Amino acid sequence: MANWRLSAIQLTSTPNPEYNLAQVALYLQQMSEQFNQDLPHLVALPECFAVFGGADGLQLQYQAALGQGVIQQGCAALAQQFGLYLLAGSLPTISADPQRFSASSVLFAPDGSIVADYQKMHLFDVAVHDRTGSYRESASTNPGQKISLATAGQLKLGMTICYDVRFPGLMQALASQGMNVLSVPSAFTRVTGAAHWHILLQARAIENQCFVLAPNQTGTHANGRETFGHSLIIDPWGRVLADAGEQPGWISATVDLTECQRQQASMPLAQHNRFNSELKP
Ligand SMILES: O=C(O)CNC(=O)[C@H](CS)NC(=O)CCC(=O)C(=O)O
Repeated sequence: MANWRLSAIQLTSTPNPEYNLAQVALYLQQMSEQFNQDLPHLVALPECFAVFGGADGLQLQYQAALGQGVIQQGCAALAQQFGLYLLAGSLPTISADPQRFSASSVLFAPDGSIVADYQKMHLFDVAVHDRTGSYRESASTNPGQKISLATAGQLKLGMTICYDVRFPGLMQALASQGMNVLSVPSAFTRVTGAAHWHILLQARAIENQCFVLAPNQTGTHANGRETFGHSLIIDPWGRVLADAGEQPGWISATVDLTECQRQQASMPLAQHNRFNSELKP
């Protein structure tokens, strides 16, 4: 089946996983009432959807091995209950460093099993002109070391997280393995989002000739942090199929994944590219 429904849930996540998971369940219920289940459905959640805006160290308290813990068990149960693929944008998993967790994006299948996982590679150690001012993600997060392309039927999902979107070499590596949907679950700041969010995501869709599914956090969180919203679904021509605006909620689009091959056939960027890692003759 080349037709899929892609959806993104936009949240103002709190430090309380039970509350956040209940919001996700509410939106999944709304979707299930709106759509008949004739298409395979991928629903993506933002970065840090289950625990966000709390005290330093809170995420570390919720870290669990892959497939374990209340957050992942909650996601598996929701995927099963609603019969869909659920991309848990990021959640804390145990890393080799006991002081730091991995920011893992985990894809759950409709039977609740895990299809694939990815650990965020590029960490947001950045000064931003906002209330928070200085972000040091590497203090709490141990960076991942490998790329991850998830396969489910015709779907080939390139898994990335938030700040990764600024490093197009990662997406090019995923595209060379056949990616047709790029996921960028995010907690993009309000300031950097207003300046760069749409442009970066549309560029990644256009240059890799794939769909982009980018759920974002939105609003003001418990610690005063402000996120940008505007979760997006973009097609391989760079057209915005859906934009969630600023309120919490969800967006959906029905897509034909073979659209990627059509774009690639008419404009063969991958063959024309002379800069993979070094200049080709
Ligand atoms: O630290 C946490 O609690 C969860 N992680 C995040 O919110 C991450 C790192 S601070 N946010 C980003 O990567 C924003 C990137 C961004 O906004 C940009 O690239 O402009």
